[in-house]
Amino acid sequence: MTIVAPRTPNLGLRLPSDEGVLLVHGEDRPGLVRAISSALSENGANIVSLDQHTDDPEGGRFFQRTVFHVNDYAAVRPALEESLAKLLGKGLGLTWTLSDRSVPKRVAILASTSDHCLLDLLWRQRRGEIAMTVPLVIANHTDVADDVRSFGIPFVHVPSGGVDKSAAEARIVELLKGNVDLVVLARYMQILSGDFLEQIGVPVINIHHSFLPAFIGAGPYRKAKERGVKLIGATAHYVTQDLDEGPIIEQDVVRVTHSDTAADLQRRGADVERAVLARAVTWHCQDRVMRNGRETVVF
Ligand SMILES: Nc1nc2c(c(=O)[nH]1)N[C@@H](CN(C=O)c1ccc(C(=O)N[C@@H](CCC(=O)O)C(=O)O)cc1)CN2
Repeated sequence: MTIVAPRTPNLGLRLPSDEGVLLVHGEDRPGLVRAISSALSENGANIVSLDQHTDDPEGGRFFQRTVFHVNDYAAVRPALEESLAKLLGKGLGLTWTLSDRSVPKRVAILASTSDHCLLDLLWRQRRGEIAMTVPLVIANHTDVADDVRSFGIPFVHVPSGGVDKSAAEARIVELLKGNVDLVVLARYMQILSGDFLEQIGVPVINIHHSFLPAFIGAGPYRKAKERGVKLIGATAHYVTQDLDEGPIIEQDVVRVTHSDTAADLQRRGADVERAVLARAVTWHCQDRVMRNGRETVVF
């Protein structure tokens, strides 16, 4: 008798139609909320939700996320963009981006040998929990190839190339440039060059397996055991040239005890890594995260 394992129920990604997200940031001053609201309403857009933050009421930086509904958004969008460019860009010197909530983000995932964070993201995507598509997975080892392909997702093996990583990075840029909106490092264990980050041209999110700023770099669970910590954690952050120093998006921790070995820490930490990375990627794909220097604003 053939037992067919039930597929993971696909909750179905429900992406709202005719809804957009407007992200605005810049030098704070009175009247910005009104100006943004006017620009939207003058183009027939109805505000669904609005979150705003100023990092210094006496003259800091202004951040706002506005979700709006407008009939036939695709047709209205060019005029709305022209209006926003005139008012927000030229007029007020603000930086803004407009997105369409019906269009999932294209997310490439890079991995090495660990599968827990990678497969967790693929599983959540298949269930419709994250507003993203995954056009391909790239890894510098082949351990995860079969699992990735079982999701119907292309897998490309790009060996790291040892000391000179430039050829490997060039291959990854060739595969990704212009084809993705976000790159996620799901325990990808290669340090990326500044040139790569510049060429790829989209945000890169990494999951570091420690509660940063503790234990930057390789082997954080070994370092944590040696230090005798009572908490271990995971940190999802945007990737910059400076290793594990990028703006933090999400973190979490779990208690450990003297009886936990380094292997126990790694096993228990894996659950935290998966949850933290999933939240960070979900929020980024919902356009909830804005960078403010070395930190992030998460609406
Ligand atoms: N430019 C950046 N690249 C990467 C970052 C980052 O923040 N900025 N995060 C790392 C992920 N990471 C920890 O989370 C990490 C990965 C790899 C290493 C490391 O020492 N790698 C060695 C090779 C190790 C191996 O081959 O197994 C190396 O690259 O020489 C430290 C930390 C991902 N990249």
